[in-house]
Amino acid sequence: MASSENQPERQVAYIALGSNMGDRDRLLVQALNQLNDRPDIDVLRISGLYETDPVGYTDQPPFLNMAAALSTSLEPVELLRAMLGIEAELGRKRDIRWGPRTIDLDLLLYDDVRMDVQELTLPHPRMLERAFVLVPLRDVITQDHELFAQVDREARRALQDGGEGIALWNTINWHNASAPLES
Ligand SMILES: Nc1ncnc2c1ncn2[C@@H]1O[C@H](COP(=O)(O)OP(=O)(O)OP(=O)(O)O)[C@@H](O)[C@H]1O
Ligand SMILES: Nc1nc2c(c(=O)[nH]1)N=C(CO)CN2
Repeated sequence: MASSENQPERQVAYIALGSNMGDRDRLLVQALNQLNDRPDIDVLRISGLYETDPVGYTDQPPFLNMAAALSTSLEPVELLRAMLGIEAELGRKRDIRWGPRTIDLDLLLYDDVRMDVQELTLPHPRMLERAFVLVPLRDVITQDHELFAQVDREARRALQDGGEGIALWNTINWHNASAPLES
């Protein structure tokens, strides 16, 4: 869709970043700079940096994790491909599932788009199970009430589907000393 000035409309997207190989904080900054250097992506806000124990495949070094809010004129799959291109440039190799990586970029949310194609599922299907995603994400969405409500709705939906999303989400909000959401 084009705006009145014929510029492509921009949407807000939220991404998670992780690194547990090499110069981790430098790699995260490089990934953010490479995103922001593109004319079709602006980095709007970034979370703090969190050092986290590995989840899933545990025999690997600790991660640095963070999250960022972007504005972009790219469609969701185009944005994912831009992210995968930056992973490749920064030396990401894919061997062990959930194994060590120089840089991992996951697309968590793209506006309120829900989609499930082979290349891309939105919202990210495992985001609500992962404190290493939700805690940094909370940093960048706390001021955004609409988005906060969107993640809350996703957590409730996950609970209905038998997941434990809302328990983790409530715990995180509790630990951050704000009122937990009603279940
Ligand atoms: N929301 C999404 N964000 C990022 N990749 C996605 C998403 N949905 C589907 N994918 C697909 O998943 C593929 C594998 O991604 P990746 O190697 O980063 O997985 P992983 O980080 O090892 O595990 P996880 O998907 O559990 O985070 C990507 O090539 C991409 O096509
Ligand atoms: N702590 C932590 N653990 C992980 C991470 C990550 O970014 N942080 N990424 C994984 C693959 O998506 C698997 N395990």
